[in-house]
Order: sequence, then C-alpha cells, then structure tokens
Amino acid sequence: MIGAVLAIVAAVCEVLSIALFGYITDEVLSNQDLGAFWTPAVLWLGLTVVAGAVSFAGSYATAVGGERFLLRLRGRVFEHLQTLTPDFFDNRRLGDLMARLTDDIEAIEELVGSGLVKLFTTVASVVFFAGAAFYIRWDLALVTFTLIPAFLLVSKVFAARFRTAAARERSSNGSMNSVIEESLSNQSLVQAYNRQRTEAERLHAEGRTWLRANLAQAWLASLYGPVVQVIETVCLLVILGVGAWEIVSGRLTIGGLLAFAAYLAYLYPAVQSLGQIALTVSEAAAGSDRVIEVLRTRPAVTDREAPARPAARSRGRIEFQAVDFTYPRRHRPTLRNLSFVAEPGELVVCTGPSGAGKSTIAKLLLRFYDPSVGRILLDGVDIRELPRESLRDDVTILQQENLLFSGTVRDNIAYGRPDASMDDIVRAAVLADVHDFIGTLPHGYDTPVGQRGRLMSGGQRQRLAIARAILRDAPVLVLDEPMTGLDALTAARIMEPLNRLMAGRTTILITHDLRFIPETARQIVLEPVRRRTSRVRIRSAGRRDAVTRPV
Ligand SMILES: Nc1ncnc2c1ncn2[C@@H]1O[C@H](COP(=O)(O)OP(=O)(O)OP(=O)(O)O)[C@@H](O)[C@H]1O
Repeated sequence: MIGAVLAIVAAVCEVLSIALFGYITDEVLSNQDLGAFWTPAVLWLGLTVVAGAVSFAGSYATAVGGERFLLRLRGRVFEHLQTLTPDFFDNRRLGDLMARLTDDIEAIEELVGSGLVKLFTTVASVVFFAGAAFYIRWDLALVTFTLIPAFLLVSKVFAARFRTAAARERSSNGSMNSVIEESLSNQSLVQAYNRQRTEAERLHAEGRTWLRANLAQAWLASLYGPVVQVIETVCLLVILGVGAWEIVSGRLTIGGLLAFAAYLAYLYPAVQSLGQIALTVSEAAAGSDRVIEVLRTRPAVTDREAPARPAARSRGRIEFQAVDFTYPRRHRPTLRNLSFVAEPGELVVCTGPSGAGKSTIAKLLLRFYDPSVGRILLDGVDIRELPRESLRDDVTILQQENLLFSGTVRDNIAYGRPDASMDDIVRAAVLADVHDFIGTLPHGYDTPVGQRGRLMSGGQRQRLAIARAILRDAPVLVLDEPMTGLDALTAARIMEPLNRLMAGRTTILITHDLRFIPETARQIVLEPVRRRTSRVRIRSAGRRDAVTRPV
C-alpha cells in the first residue's frame, strides 16, 4: 500500500513536470520571454527531485513487502512438505521438488517483488498521463486512445503462448535438476560403472527440452517489442496528423501538442509494460501452479482433531492387532493379519525373506502409513489416537542406511535432542563405543562428518547413529538391519553398544543376521504375502524347530 501511494505521488509529479514543459514552450520559447523561464524551471527541478525520492522509497517499500512475502512462502511450502509422509518423497524426484522450492518460488518473487512495484507504477502512470492528455485535448486523446486496445490484444495473444512455454520451461527445469541431483549424489556408482557419458547425455537431453522451451519464450519476448513498436508508430503519426489539424484550426498551441505528445510518450510505454507484466504474470503463474500443486497435496496420515493425551512417559508396550497393510498404488498387500505383542523392555526379533515386509512394520509404528485393517497399540492406546509428535518422541528408529547430516559429529549425535549438554553427548558416545574414535578426529566432536556422513566408515556411522539413539532415550526402539554392510568383526563390535542401547527398552530388531541374537529373544518370522495364505510365525531364536503357528 505504501508502494502504491508513493507510485501515485511520483506519477503526479511527472504529469506536472510535463505540464511545465508545455508552459515553457508556449510562454518562454514561443513568446521569446526569458524572464518567464525561471519560476517554472525551479518548480520543474523541485518536482523531479520529489518524484525521484518518492519513486525510490516506493520501489524499496514494495520490494521489502515482496521479499518478506517470499520468505514466508518458501518457509510455508517447506513446512508443508515436511507434513507429507515419506511416501510422497519416494514417488517424486528430489531435484524437481528442489526446483519448486527455489526457481518456481523465484518466478513468483519476480511478480510480487519487482513486478508488483511495476504494476502499481504503471497503472498510476496510465491513469494520470491519460487524464492529462484528455485535459489538453479530449478529442485528440479520444482518437489516439482508440488504438490502445491494439496493445492489449497483442499482449493477450502473447501472454497465452508465453504461459504455455513458461510451464514447459518450469517442468523441464525440474527434470534437469533431478538428473543433476541423482547423478551427483550417486557419483561413486556412476564412476565405478563408467556411466559418466550416459549421465552427461541424460542431462543434455533434458537440457535440450529446456533450451527449446526457453527459445520459445525468447522468440515471443523478442517479437513482442517490434510488434508493439509498429502500433506505437501508427499512434504517433495519427497524433501528428490530427494535432497539426487542431493547431491549424486554432484549438491547440504548439506547447500543448508537445506536452500532449510527451504524455503519450509516457503513456504508451506504460501500456506496453502492462502487457509485459502480463508475460511476467504468465511465468509466475506457471511457477505458482507447481508450488500450489505441492501445497494442495494432503498428508496421507494426519492427527485426530482431539488426539488422546499421552502419558508423560510411555512404558513401551507395543501390540499389533490383526494388521493388514497395502502400500498406496499397490494391489498386493504387504502385510496380512499380523499380530504380535512386545512387552515393555522386551526384545522381539523380526526376520523373514527380503521383501516380506519387515521394514514396513517400522514405517507403520512411526505412522508413516496407517494399517488398512487392524490396529497398532502403544500402551493399549491405538496410535492413530495419539499426536504423531508424541508417538515419534517415544519411538527411536535406527535405519538400515544410517542417515547423517552434513554437520559436525556433535550435531549429529545431538540431532534427536538438540538441547543435550556436552556431557550427555560424550556419555552417549562412550556407551556407543565411538568416543575413542572421535578423539582421533582432527577436531574431535567438532569434526564435520561430510555429505551424508561419507567421511566416516560404515561401522563409524553406525556407532554415531547408536550414540544418537542412546541420547534420545526413547522407550521403544526399532533397529532395522543394524548390521547391514558390516563385516563379522565390525558387526560383533557393534553388538556391545547395541546391547547397551537396547537395555530396558522395548526393541523390535529387524534382521537377517541371527548370529549375534540372544538365545532367549522371541522371534517373529514374516513370510511374503502370496495368495491368501500368508502368515506370521513366532518362535524362539534358540529353538528354530519350535512349533510354528499362524497368528
Ligand atoms: N513406499 C513403497 N511403496 C510401495 N511399495 C513398497 C514401498 N516400500 C516397500 N514396498 C514394497 O513392500 C514390500 C515390503 O518391503 P519392506 O521394505 O518392508 O521389506 P523387507 O522385509 O524389510 O525387505 P528387506 O529385508 O529386503 O529390507 C516389498 O515388496 C517392497 O517392494
């Protein structure tokens, strides 16, 4: 609003300056009276200074509004993305989502930042310059204004095509980002398999689509200027012709005609830039369509309106009651009729062939998905009744692939409890058997772990993740293949800190590797769901031939 008001003031100053120019032409130049020059000259200079100051303040005020709006928009889209279940990300390309958060939001920025200032200034200019032209000679103004629809028609035709080209450019920009993101994040695989050339070709192919879309935009933008210029020249000739006739008839002075022409010289570019704003709007619209698509996606799992109030600290009793689950867009169920109980502090080992649905149990427990049938209970309460935040505070997961962020060792251990003291962090590292190793790092706890922790070995990453889980101190623990990728010696070494982590916590240990599992641990064996006969067997790890029973 401040920007709009200031833009109007600036336009009024410019209108008055041109009126002074007309006055000087008639009173000073035509009458050859130098004495009449000084007052309008000083006034003109004053108006120019005021117009400059006001338009500076207006542009800046509007830019502040636009940029702040964008800061909030980007934050809002990002927050919304984090409410969506991991399934959403599994089904999208990361590079494309990143393009939506950066380039597409930037396209909107161009509209609400510089675009908005321009729109205010232009509309104010059009209104005032048109008004001033009418004031000088309404009939001449009417004749010249009949040509304005030609400008608007041209910009309408161009804007529609520009929007299609911009949408293509936005989407191919997303695809290009995806290729770059995928290739660069998998560089060791790319190089080990000699796929550099193929990856470069993939990027080139996406780049060509992007190039075509950009050239279509450039073609339209370059054509727009000359087409408008032709219309402008027609207008100018009409003004000169009709103006000359008005002067001959004595209804207009030369100063009046010059001022009139000057108003139109401001007015037509303003109308033309209204058309260009239409192009900016088209581009922003293409970007905002993609941003809105993300904002419109509803999370697959949400909290109840009035969720149950969870106990201050959960005891950690987990119960799956006749759970069936089918992944979205899949026809075959992954789990069918799965029932088991894990008592507080108990270790339950979950095994079964690859693809039987072991990791799916962890995803259901964290409510990344809800069961299609059946219930999952935490301390006797259906987890759908609990706020997701408190449920996830009670469950710590140690994933198959240990996910570290690119911060320091300390940041990574404290990830689940950012307020933890240094003493707590060190204690967790000691229990996870990683403290001595950290001592050998160049900057100890302040050593960066590298992108996704790649500066650490698999075993070191695993022990850092164990320290992180120990520090989090949740009553329920899900360990998803904690020994994956580790050799026998490292796996044996991991077991000790893992046992310390599991002590006193309800633990669901998903693993293929039964070598280090305590004899007494209860074991759930998942069988892949085939026809309707799939089932779950429960047996003791020590007695593999024990009676198996469908649950
Ligand atoms: N997000 C998903 N969308 C669709 N299907 C999925 C998804 N995640 C897993 N699946 C499918 O569900 C089945 C079970 O997967 P899950 O990861 O739970 O198996 P798993 O028993 O842990 O296997 P592994 O031991 O190999 O890790 C598999 O057939 C898999 O293809």
